[in-house]
Amino acid sequence: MAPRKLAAGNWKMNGDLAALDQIAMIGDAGASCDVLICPPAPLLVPMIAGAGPVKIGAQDCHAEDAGAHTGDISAVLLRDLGASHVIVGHSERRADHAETDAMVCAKAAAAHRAGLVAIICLGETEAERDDGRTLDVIATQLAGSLPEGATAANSVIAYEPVWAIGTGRTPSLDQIAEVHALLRDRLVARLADGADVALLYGGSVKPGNATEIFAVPHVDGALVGGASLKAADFIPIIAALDAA
Ligand SMILES: O=C(CO)COP(=O)(O)O
Repeated sequence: MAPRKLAAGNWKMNGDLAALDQIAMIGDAGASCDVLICPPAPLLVPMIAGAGPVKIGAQDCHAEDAGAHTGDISAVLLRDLGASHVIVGHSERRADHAETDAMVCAKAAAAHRAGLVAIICLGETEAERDDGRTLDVIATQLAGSLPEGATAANSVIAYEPVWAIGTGRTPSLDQIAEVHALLRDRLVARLADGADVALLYGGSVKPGNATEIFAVPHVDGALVGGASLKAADFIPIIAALDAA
């Protein structure tokens, strides 16, 4: 087996009911790789209803299956609604909500219990890269964020350098290759099927740079923010992944 290719869109706190037609256009494009959109939570139900071949996922879940947690959403409910994936540990949640590796690990475990694929996000800050600590930071985040019981079927790892998100800046292809090789090594060492875990790159992926990024060894897809909001931008990225 090889990792399944995945083109994933993270809409963050963007999109509305009118954006449902973007999903239909993305579905109509007829990709052979897996295509996933993660809209804001209130859009999950109408999007799942109209998703066609596009998979729909959430941007976060709680670590517990149910309980007194006002405003939070359980992985169990997400699965019940028809979501297939949930992003955990995005750097915006690590920063805005002080999420630690241990919290991200607990959320990923909740996703697995519920039958969701957890997309576990990792990434260094610009200061960490400037200090030469990128590989240490990524290895530590992976070790702390990947729960027991993770497999290639229930887990995807997304490498998203914090300084590349929404900035139009991307690492060099060698820098992406170095981190993805480290992730692959660590996953193979830890999981029986670590060679088959899909590894996504995220951070300013656009139609213009997707082809070269997808040619990097151990890049099995992308987690796309801004360029996933419009089908006209996301469809060429999906096509680049199909062609890789
Ligand atoms: O954070 C991201 C996806 O989760 C990347 O966002 P951009 O593609 O907008 O840089």
